[in-house]
Amino acid sequence: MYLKTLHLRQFRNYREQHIEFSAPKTILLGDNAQGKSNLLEAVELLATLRSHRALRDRELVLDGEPIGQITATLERETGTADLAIIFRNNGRRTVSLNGETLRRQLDFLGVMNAVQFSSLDLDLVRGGPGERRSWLDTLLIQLEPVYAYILQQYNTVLRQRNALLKQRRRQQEAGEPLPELEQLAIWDAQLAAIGSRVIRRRARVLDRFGPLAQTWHQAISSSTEMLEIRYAPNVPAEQDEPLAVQQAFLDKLAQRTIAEQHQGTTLVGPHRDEVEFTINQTPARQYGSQGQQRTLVLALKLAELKLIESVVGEPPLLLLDDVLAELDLNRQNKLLETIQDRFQTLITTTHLGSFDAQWLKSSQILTVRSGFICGE
Ligand SMILES: Nc1ncnc2c1ncn2[C@@H]1O[C@H](COP(=O)(O)OP(=O)(O)OP(=O)(O)O)[C@@H](O)[C@H]1O
Repeated sequence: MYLKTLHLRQFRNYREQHIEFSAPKTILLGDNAQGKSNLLEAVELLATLRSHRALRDRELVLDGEPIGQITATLERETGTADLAIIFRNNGRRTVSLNGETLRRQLDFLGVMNAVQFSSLDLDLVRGGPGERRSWLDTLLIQLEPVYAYILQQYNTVLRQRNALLKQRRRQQEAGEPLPELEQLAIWDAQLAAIGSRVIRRRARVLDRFGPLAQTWHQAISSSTEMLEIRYAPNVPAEQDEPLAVQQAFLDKLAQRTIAEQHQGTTLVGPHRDEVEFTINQTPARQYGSQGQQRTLVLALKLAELKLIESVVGEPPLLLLDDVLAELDLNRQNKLLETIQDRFQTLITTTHLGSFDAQWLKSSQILTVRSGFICGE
């Protein structure tokens, strides 16, 4: 797939900017805090409706304005698609496809695919389990857009169940009589039903993803380092069978009833899952240097590209936010060999020094300065 044009209106620090992409590789050149990452974020939003940087839509809208907008034209093998997202300070979004407003955001997902790689991705190795869950969820949404809906449902039920547990704890502390457990049992059933869909999908995608990442990791590290990715669900999912996973979920909820009532929060479910990366059987977090951790993250990103390509049937875009210069030559070459001209790539950098001359020749170079972009 190929992103032909991108138009940003009152998005982040862009008031009004139109960009035409004229080569498979685009280098966005500029000093810090000029708007390079903001542009990649716009593309990430078009692909996933999620931003790995913004907590609220208010942050995405140009300061002082009520709404912001991203529009884009994407070429796919199946035809051209016009995409648009409107963000509002109050958090309400409108998405449209080919000029038609979509009732379900779900129908927007899956039109465009992108893999994002920034220095923040090192947190995949070094950070907490939440980082890895969020990474896995973003990947799943692109492979299977309905997952976005499942996840949203799960989070809604989780919030409601937590509110009920909190209320019970308050009543208990105040010495008030506690309502019957029936209401909680209804939430338990829903949590287990939806939660098991989350768990099974996460398990399945990691089954496919693991071997791909392992192969890439071996190729990049050119050594005997063996990467293993293990899904460690909070509710054990030994078999990919809906009822079995649901039952395991309910059993664990029953075991943790007292602890949950005591803490006033849900302790069981995929919101507590972990994805473990180990290299030669040692947790990657404890394994060696930043360089080795970068190799791991690069292997993950290459595996994401390949998995999305094989599932979707077209190469996704690759967004490289300030990472190329951080990779040594060997790793850079591995990445560039893979990308070639097949994966449209947007790269941000503060200087062109670290780029291969051949690369520069075949790339479109855009300069970013305070929310304005000009070609060179
Ligand atoms: N909602 C907003 N309204 C106006 N300006 C914004 C908004 N959000 C972010 N900015 C501005 O955007 C700039 C940051 O841009 P960006 O994160 O894209 O930097 P960058 O060019 O990628 O540089 P770096 O290399 O530091 O990441 C900052 O000047 C910030 O003040």
